[in-house]
Amino acid sequence: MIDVVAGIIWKDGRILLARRGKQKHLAGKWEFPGGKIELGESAEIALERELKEELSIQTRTEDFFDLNIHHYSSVSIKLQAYNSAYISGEICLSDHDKIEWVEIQDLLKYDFAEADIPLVYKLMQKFGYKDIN
Ligand SMILES: Nc1nc2c([nH]c(=O)n2[C@H]2C[C@H](O)[C@@H](COP(=O)(O)OP(=O)(O)OP(=O)(O)O)O2)c(=O)[nH]1
Repeated sequence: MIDVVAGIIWKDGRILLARRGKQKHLAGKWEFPGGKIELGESAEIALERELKEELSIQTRTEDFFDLNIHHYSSVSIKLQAYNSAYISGEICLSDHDKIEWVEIQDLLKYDFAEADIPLVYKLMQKFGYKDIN
């Protein structure tokens, strides 16, 4: 089981989604950016580090949102999602090939990594989009 942290990064009422690049596991799938937590590292610090490394942005990890354990055929992951505030920096892509700032009601238009789907539904429900299935 690998520990992964992902950021629900907010700016101006929209959330940052990123599409995994061609050489990555789950290439082409959309995700909340983040990465693997290193040994001895807190989830909060890991998230800020990964977002700086992968997107070149400074963020501040805020509250824990939810976690989901998911078993892919090749690996099992424990995905922890945190709300995160965008602070500064121009996004510069390295591991992803596309990003979008998305409104909550548009989240289901994106082909998410499977582990993210329960988190997406929970997020939509939290903001009042209750009639989704
Ligand atoms: N970052 C991130 N990874 C996710 C999400 N959903 C999901 O299934 N994953 C999976 C994909 C990968 O198998 C694993 C995280 O790997 P990663 O490739 O983002 O992490 P990393 O940058 O630390 O890894 P590496 O390529 O440097 O080895 O979790 C998500 O929303 N965000």
